[in-house]
Amino acid sequence: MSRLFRAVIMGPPGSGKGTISERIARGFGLQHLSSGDFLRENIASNTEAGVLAKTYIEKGLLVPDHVMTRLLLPRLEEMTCHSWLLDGFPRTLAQAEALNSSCELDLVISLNIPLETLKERLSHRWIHQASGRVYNMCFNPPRVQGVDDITGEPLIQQDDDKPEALVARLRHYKDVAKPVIDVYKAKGILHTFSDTDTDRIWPYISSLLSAKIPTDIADAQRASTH
Ligand SMILES: Nc1ncnc2c1ncn2[C@@H]1O[C@H](COP(=O)(O)OP(=O)(O)OP(=O)(O)O)[C@@H](O)[C@H]1O
Ligand SMILES: Nc1nc2c(ncn2[C@H]2C[C@H](O)[C@@H](COP(=O)(O)OP(=O)(O)O)O2)c(=O)[nH]1
Repeated sequence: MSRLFRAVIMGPPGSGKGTISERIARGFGLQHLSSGDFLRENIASNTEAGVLAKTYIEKGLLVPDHVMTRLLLPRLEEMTCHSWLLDGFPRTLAQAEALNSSCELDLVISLNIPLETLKERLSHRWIHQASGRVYNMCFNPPRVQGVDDITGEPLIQQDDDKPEALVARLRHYKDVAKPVIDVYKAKGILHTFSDTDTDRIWPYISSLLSAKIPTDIADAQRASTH
């Protein structure tokens, strides 16, 4: 069995994690696991962890580390035969330490995007809540405004995507993400990208992954996901 590839993508709300994760999953066959989507699935299926997580998310708080790791690490154990890309986890040092004790990461991508760009992007972000599909009226609009391309169900804008909520979320993100970034910088696996345009960042990320992911793994993953 060829060695598997383990990566994490980090960045503040609106930085393009979801957008870039989709492109990485499509182009390199890595399984994309978004902590936010995984929580929404647990909330939708009313699991014990989902019910508990909902009480925090509804207040705009992070889900406590022990709940998050207890939920996510078993999910990663189910993916031992896949190369994967984690999006939205780890967010805190405790989560990073829990992850590092259960597996060795190959690469961490950190997106460093200006506040004004984040504000602009999130003011145009529309989401199909049930699937987590993300649209942007300026970047990737739905075929019909306000309606999900696949289900035809209405799209919503998240309250905490509003500019007044973003500054607080950004400050909180920076506070909790900094020690995590420092850990991965010290491990020599952190790659930071700064730009206002995802399409300008993408070629650099794509060539980094092409260099880092051995071709036998990429080919095997693409074959297994088609
Ligand atoms: N690793 C995590 N640790 C704790 N809470 C989390 C984690 N990942 C997600 N959550 C909770 O789930 C919510 C939704 O997560 P999701 O990633 O979808 O959106 P977000 O982080 O709020 O914003 P964005 O996706 O724009 O970065 C978060 O606001 C947070 O409350
Ligand atoms: N205008 C513009 N919008 C972009 C760009 N990259 C991503 N977006 C959109 C897609 C989303 O609606 C929003 C945030 O992107 P996202 O992928 O949801 O970010 P994240 O919250 O997962 O980190 O901005 C980009 O380069 N330009």
